Amino acid sequence: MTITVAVSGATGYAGGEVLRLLATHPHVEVKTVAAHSSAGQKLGDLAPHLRKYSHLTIADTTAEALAGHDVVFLALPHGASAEVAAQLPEGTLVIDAGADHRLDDAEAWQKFYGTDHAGTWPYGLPEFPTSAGRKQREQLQGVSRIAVPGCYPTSSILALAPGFAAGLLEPQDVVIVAASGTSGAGKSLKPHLLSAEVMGSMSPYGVGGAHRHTPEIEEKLSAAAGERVQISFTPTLVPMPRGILATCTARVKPGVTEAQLRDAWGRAYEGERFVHLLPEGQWPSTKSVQGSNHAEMQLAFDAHAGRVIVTSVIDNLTKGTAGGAIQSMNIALGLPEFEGLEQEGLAP
Ligand SMILES: NC(=O)C1=CN([C@@H]2O[C@H](COP(=O)(O)OP(=O)(O)OC[C@H]3O[C@@H](n4cnc5c(N)ncnc54)[C@H](OP(=O)(O)O)[C@@H]3O)[C@@H](O)[C@H]2O)C=CC1
Ligand SMILES: CC(=O)N[C@@H](CCC(=O)OP(=O)(O)O)C(=O)O
Repeated sequence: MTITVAVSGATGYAGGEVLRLLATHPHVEVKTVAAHSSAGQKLGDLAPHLRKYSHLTIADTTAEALAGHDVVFLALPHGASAEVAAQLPEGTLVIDAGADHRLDDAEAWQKFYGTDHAGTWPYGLPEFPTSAGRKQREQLQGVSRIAVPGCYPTSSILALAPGFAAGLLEPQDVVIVAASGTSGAGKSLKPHLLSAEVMGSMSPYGVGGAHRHTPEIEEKLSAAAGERVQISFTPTLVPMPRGILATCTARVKPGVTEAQLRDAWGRAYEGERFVHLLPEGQWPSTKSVQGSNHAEMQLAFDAHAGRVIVTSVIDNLTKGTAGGAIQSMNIALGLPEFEGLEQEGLAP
């Protein structure tokens, strides 16, 4: 079986990562790469590491250019994907790496993105424990539209959802502080991302509930908890190209023990190929998941503060975007989940 694919946003960080992973997918043939300002150039001139696709000429992103493929990946700036996606046939599997179709709540969309809400698609986070014993992958089988989560939400939701799904955590007073590598911001020039600003330094941004991933994390954790979860989320920038380390803490319900916590997380991810609770005493680091579709986490019970602390790591471009997108594609099409995703992380 050969699945024909178009990747739009192919010259960006997320689209480039989709192509890097698809190059090893046994059932995929990439027929079209598309973007915008770089249309007309050869992909190899802009992304020389993508040797398999270097001969492809970049098309402009139009419904015509993307039509006629089994699967279309959209890795475009926020707001750019909804219009083109709406023109693609129902029979095409469309996977949006951007935010346009992630949120259920149209008001929250309007508040954080400032435009009209384009609608909600199934959320591409297969291992998300939506409630005790259920996983989001059940919602992805056979679908034709998938919204890939943001990178901070991927690491934060995976870190906390087991405790909410098992009813062990208080829904208020959840605190998430996450550090991201700079590729999370995309390839376009931004003054706060000049190397002189970033190298050898670490700084927060989007502080005070202002970051647009706040409603995304709250919505999905609320779905797992079956009640409204409120979070305080602070992102920080660290001088590395890739990776997210999210430290997530929540108050535990009265009487909850450390053994119950370990058991809930252990059961949630038991048998998962890409999401791992590390053995007790091992703490995760971003390097070991770099370039891979794995998420790793560890938890501790701080009895003094009455809180669970979960630290999780992902590669923002792999599990946090392109890997999650391809894993979701595999599920939607009935392929083995791991195809194209067998890369291990790095060491040292
Ligand atoms: N970077 C990350 O870690 C993550 C990114 N995402 C999401 O993925 C999407 C892409 O992000 P990222 O790769 O970082 O961004 P980049 O800025 O690196 O790339 C953007 C891509 O979109 C193309 N593009 C820009 N404007 C338009 C337009 N109007 N119409 C069509 N194509 C356009 C660009 O093409 P050209 O250069 O030819 O103009 C380029 O290929 C975003 O929605 C982002 O939020 C999600 C999770 C993580
Ligand atoms: C370091 C950095 O700037 N990260 C990005 C998040 C990247 C991501 O997940 O993207 P989307 O939700 O935009 O798809 C940010 O904070 O805006």
